[in-house]
Amino acid sequence: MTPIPNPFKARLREPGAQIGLWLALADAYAAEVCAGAGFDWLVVDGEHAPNDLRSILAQLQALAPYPSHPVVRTPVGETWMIKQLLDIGAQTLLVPMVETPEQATALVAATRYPPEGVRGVGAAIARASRFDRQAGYLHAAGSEICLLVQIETRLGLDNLDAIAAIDGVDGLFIGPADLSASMGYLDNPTAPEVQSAIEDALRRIGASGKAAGILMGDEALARRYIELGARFVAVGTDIGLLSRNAGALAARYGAGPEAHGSGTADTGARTY
Ligand SMILES: O=C(O)C(=O)C[C@H](O)[C@@H](O)CO
Repeated sequence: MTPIPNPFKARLREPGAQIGLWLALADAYAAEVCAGAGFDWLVVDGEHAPNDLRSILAQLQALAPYPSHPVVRTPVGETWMIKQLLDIGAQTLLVPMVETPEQATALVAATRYPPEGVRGVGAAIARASRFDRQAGYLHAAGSEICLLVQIETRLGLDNLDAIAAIDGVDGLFIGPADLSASMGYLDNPTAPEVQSAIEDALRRIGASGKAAGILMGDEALARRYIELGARFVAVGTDIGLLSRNAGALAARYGAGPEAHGSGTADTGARTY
């Protein structure tokens, strides 16, 4: 029985890339605007955006009528956070800073009810089960949960093959910003050494049979990763779109942060 199907998880097993957008504005109204744009998936970012459980819930509710699938990024990979996010109806989780197979195994356990895992049983009062109106939820929920783990440190890269081999890990996502920092190239994710590590990681993930994902706002690089077999690729962020477009409009009229002495445009290598 499939209580509430997860189309994103199903599509990860099919050929082709799913194209996503990062939501960091932490706002349901803005999330709904982005949902209307037609991306395959949208990340509700609980790690670096000013979200809490209620703001994430509001965004899940705003996105519900749209085909764009919500992927919720946890602040860290804690069992109790995962329980709360699953109960409010997140089906696809992205967990940052996963470095060992032991950590990945514990994350899988957090997403499954006993005896397979350790997820607490509260579905009777949860949105996930449509407030107990979804027959069979407890027995079938696990198979529709999609667990994506972020590989973004040297240690994570070293353990990539072992992490990919864990049952219940559906996808491995490369974080270029953190990976470049971990490799000694802070703010330089386009450094050749970092790019070569990313390409190698994408190939290894593909060979493992799991789905590879990444965030990359540089279009040429994003297309290169898709060519290499990346299956879920976020190609920008809501903040980046708003900030760049607002800046460009202001600049066309001679305005902008420099004119007011309130900052300068960042000219660093941008990957989002
Ligand atoms: O390391 C990365 O890259 C990511 O994990 C994504 C970033 O956190 C994203 O928010 C842009 O900085």
